[in-house]
Amino acid sequence: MKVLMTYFKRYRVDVWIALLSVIVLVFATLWQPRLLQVVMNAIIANDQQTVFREGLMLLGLAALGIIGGIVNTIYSARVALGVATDLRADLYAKIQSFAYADVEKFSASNLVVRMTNDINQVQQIVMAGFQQITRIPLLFAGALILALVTMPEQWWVIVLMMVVILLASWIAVKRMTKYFAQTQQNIENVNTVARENLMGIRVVKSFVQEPNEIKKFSTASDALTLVTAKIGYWFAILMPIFFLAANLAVGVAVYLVGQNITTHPGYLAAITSFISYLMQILYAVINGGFLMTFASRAFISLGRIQEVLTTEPSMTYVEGDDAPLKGDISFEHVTFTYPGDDQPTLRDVSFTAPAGAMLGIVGATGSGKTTLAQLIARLYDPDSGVIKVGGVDVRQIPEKALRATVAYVLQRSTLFSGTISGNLKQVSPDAELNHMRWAANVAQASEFIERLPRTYDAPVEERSQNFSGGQKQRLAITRGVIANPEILILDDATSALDARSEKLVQEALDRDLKTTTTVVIAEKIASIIRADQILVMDNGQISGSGTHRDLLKTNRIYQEIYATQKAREEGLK
Ligand SMILES: Nc1ncnc2c1ncn2[C@@H]1O[C@H](COP(=O)(O)OP(=O)(O)OP(=O)(O)O)[C@@H](O)[C@H]1O
Repeated sequence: MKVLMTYFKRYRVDVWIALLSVIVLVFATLWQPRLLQVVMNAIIANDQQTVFREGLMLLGLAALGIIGGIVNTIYSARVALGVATDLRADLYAKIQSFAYADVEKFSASNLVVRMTNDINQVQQIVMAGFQQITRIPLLFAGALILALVTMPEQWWVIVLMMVVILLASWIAVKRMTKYFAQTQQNIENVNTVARENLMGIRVVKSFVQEPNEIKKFSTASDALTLVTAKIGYWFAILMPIFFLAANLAVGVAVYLVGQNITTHPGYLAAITSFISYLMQILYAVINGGFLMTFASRAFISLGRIQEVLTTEPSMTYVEGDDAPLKGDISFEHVTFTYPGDDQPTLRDVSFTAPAGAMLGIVGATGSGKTTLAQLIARLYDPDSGVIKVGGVDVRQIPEKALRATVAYVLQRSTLFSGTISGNLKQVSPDAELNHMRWAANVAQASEFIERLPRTYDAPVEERSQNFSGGQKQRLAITRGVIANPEILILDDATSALDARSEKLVQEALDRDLKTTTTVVIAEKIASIIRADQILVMDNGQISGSGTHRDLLKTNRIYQEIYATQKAREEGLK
């Protein structure tokens, strides 16, 4: 709740108007039965003048109520929308400040649910809160007092109705709070399954996994349906109980009044307004109950939002000069364990690569090649040891300087929806067409880009699905080289390119990015055969390093990889 207060302060005027308009609305609502009673008494006494005068006042009061209601709704909505927008923006900014490991810890789909569904819950409760939070107690207290003033001898009818209603509410709210928490979790599960399925739709289709996927989705969806239905059952039971209690109270009151109507004719008008007040008490209690259950659900959401807002990024950067550093890399006894793992993925890794060199990394799948590259880009920090870029410990390099120094191209890089030039300008905002052409030439992408109807302004659809695997990789390499980085990491980034294109990319890199250190991670030895230095990774350690010739003589693992690949190639001939 405290977290919301800081947001409410930004909408102080709207908050006050929303709260004050409720008072007008409640006054109009409470006074109407009273006036009605006067009008009815005047009708019984055949006093036309009073009927007309009080009838007009009744109309005026109704109009006042309507205006109060409209103003309240508008200003409550303004506060709710404003708070939700600000919360969403702060949440998004916080997530942007997270280290890669923090995003992995929460999981992307979990963060999406917090930014959408949880924020929605908070928006709705703020809206309902400003409409009801002052209205319910005022209406309840006002209606109770006026009911007692109208027919004091019927006090016990009100108490009886309240006891039944509160007892039923207490039992229901206790159950429903548990189900609300489960609902959030189940929504997240449905999102995760749907997201995984849709992101990997090609795999699903090619392995004919649709029936399995449908089953997985149905299980998650059924679980969500079940808890939602349970909440629905409780509401379904609760409402008739409330109305039954109210109608019984009305019935008893009418019966008792009926006994004495001949001796007290004024009771006829009084019972009408007494019933109205009973209904207003019921309305206040029902809405109060709704607000409470709704609030318990929204507070769970608020807690989840607050958890993100109060999480400090696990990695911070020093402030300082944004200028890029030189491209030499050194690892000194680096050991690294992924968060949550108990065994290190990299163990005592040491090597140096001078600026402008080509460093190749090979090794079996899972040997730690990508992990090593991620540490150069400081996506994670090591448990022990030091990683230096341009002779400086990466932990002492300001974020912008590090990003300007190191460009990281993945095998499956994400291109953002928009245009090709938009993607390139994200890295190099001032890039002119000529510069884009240069980068695309290096990446062997210019040929296909120039053939597109809108060339560099060609659209990139969501998940870049309008490009082939090879085209995506070329675009990702173009984006990697456009800012002329001092270190370019190609993590299996040419796997979808044919051998000739891959060779042309490497020649262009040699020619056009002479001072850039290129780190090439590859399955195929052919991709790194020309490297100045090759690291052979084995189970998180460097088993050997040197040129292709050196390693062929000295490193058993390298010899095996080479022999296997050569045999495969010869088998293909
Ligand atoms: N985010 C992560 N959290 C926990 N463990 C991870 C994570 N990423 C990778 N690993 C584990 O670390 C080990 C090394 O993975 P890494 O991706 O560095 O290997 P690799 O040599 O690049 O493999 P490949 O050639 O298949 O891409 C693997 O056992 C992998 O399961």
